[in-house]
Amino acid sequence: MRVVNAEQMRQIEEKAIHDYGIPSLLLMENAAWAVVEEIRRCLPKIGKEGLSGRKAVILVGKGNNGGDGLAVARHLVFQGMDVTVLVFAPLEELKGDAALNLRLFQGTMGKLFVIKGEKQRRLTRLALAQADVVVDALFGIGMRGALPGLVEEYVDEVNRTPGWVVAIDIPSGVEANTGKVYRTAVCAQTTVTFGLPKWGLFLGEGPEYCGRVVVDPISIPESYLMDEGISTFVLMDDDVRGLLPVRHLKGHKGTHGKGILVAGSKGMSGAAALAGRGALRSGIGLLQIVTPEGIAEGVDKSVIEATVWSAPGEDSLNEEAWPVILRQAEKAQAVAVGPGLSQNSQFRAVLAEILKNLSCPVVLDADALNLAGSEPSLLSLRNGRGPLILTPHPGEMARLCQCSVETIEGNRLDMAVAKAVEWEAVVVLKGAVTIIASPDGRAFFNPTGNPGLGTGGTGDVLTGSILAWLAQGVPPLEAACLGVYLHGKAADELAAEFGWSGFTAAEVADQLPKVRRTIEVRG
Ligand SMILES: NC(=O)C1=CN([C@@H]2O[C@H](COP(=O)(O)OP(=O)(O)OC[C@H]3O[C@@H](n4cnc5c(N)ncnc54)[C@H](O)[C@@H]3O)[C@@H](O)[C@H]2O)[C@@H](O)CC1
Ligand SMILES: [K+]
Repeated sequence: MRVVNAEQMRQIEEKAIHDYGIPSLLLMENAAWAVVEEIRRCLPKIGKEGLSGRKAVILVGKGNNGGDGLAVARHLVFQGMDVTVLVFAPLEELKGDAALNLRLFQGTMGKLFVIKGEKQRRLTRLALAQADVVVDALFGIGMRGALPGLVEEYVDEVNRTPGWVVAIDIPSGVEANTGKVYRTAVCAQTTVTFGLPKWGLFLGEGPEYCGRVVVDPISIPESYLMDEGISTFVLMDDDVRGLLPVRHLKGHKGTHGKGILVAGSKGMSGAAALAGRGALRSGIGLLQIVTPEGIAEGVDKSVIEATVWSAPGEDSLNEEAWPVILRQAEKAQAVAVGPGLSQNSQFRAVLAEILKNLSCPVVLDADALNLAGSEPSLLSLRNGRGPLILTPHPGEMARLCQCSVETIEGNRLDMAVAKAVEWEAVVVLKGAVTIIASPDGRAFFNPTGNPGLGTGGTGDVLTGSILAWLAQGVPPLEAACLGVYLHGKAADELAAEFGWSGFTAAEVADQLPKVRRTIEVRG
């Protein structure tokens, strides 16, 4: 599914209204109805069936987001709810569809307060404390900067209420284009967003505030939502299913792809083992691990399904490892370099040879990225030689870009896309929402995964998994998307059982076939 910034959403909305002729009021009504449906679905989660007799507080701003909220409020009154609307602007400032929805609400039995200061705040505090549902219709995609002071104080109270918080379009206080939160924002359990999801739901602090995201097309024509000019996407089961390689009845290990993993050093043989496990659990036909002679026996024993080639270097690979890698890589469909290699500068020459000479897709991770980070011009050796996939976390990306981690984190989407184009590489910028950027300028947000992945070895598993998809013939961008999505989904499967901590990288690898199967079967 495509993901848009505020300007792109406005253009689509304009087209729907002016080119297609859908009245804006109809869009607002559909938006409101989508929110009401979501509230109906949410209530059982707090042990309440049905809307009748329940209490709702709707926080309303002066823009169209507030108009949506007023239409929701009207519907909730009609459904028998006890509704209190709090408007954070003089009523005369509401215009157009929002003003019409204000009038319609004023014709119902619902209560309405205009919040001007402390007096109204005291009067309405009880309603907020007793609300089963709080609807945030303060600001939508029109908000820039920090919330006004009075709203801020209220938002802090909303974030303490026991009620279920539903944000309309985007939680108020989260900037639609950046996900930036200046001081505070509404922390929603659910966000119902209209047309297409907004960048801010995946960037900055947005993911921490939006809860579950529900997307409703509100009757905007499908063809407008599929606009070819939009180059940002969020991965979903349906997209990923189509990327899975088909297995033929007569397939064998030779047809399921051969991949070379260059990994491991003394004290970090586990990285080679975990990347190997990630590759095997992703269905690779033949895995060959090239690792230093000092640890080769140990790696051999821990990944019994792989062939292990011991290459020169006692504790870590040195420049003489290149002929061993070249010999194996000539018959392989993909090569991954980096997990646990250590930052031995002697390996720099090998990395340069790999980048210059191998025409199959090459994945660089961990210590290979650190080496490249100390000499970013290394990456240009790859230009035109063959596909390149980089899997940096923000620290590695900062070293590669010679800037601070804060610069990377504050500009994740822009940096990932710019560097993918510059390096002619698929860039997998890891994080709570990993971004996969393509050299053609497209970018994909990954919605799967959870903080449980923040444990040693999970990155190695991901590298192994991407290697396996490449070896099975999946093109570079798609292999990266498939690897990242399934890796996160495997962690989500484990989180359903264990919560957000305590599962291991090896367990993530072991869940991979199951999540792949779930996606296949649902198709
Ligand atoms: N995308 C669509 O197709 C549709 C969008 N609709 C709704 O319309 C919303 C956008 O409406 P608007 O453009 O009116 O924008 P908002 O409702 O987000 O409000 C913008 C208003 O807030 C002010 N403002 C911005 N930042 C501020 C700040 N930091 N402090 C104080 N005031 C600030 C602006 O000057 C403007 O008056 C969407 O988010 C959505 O909820 C729906 O009505 C249905 C259709
Ligand atoms: K909102």
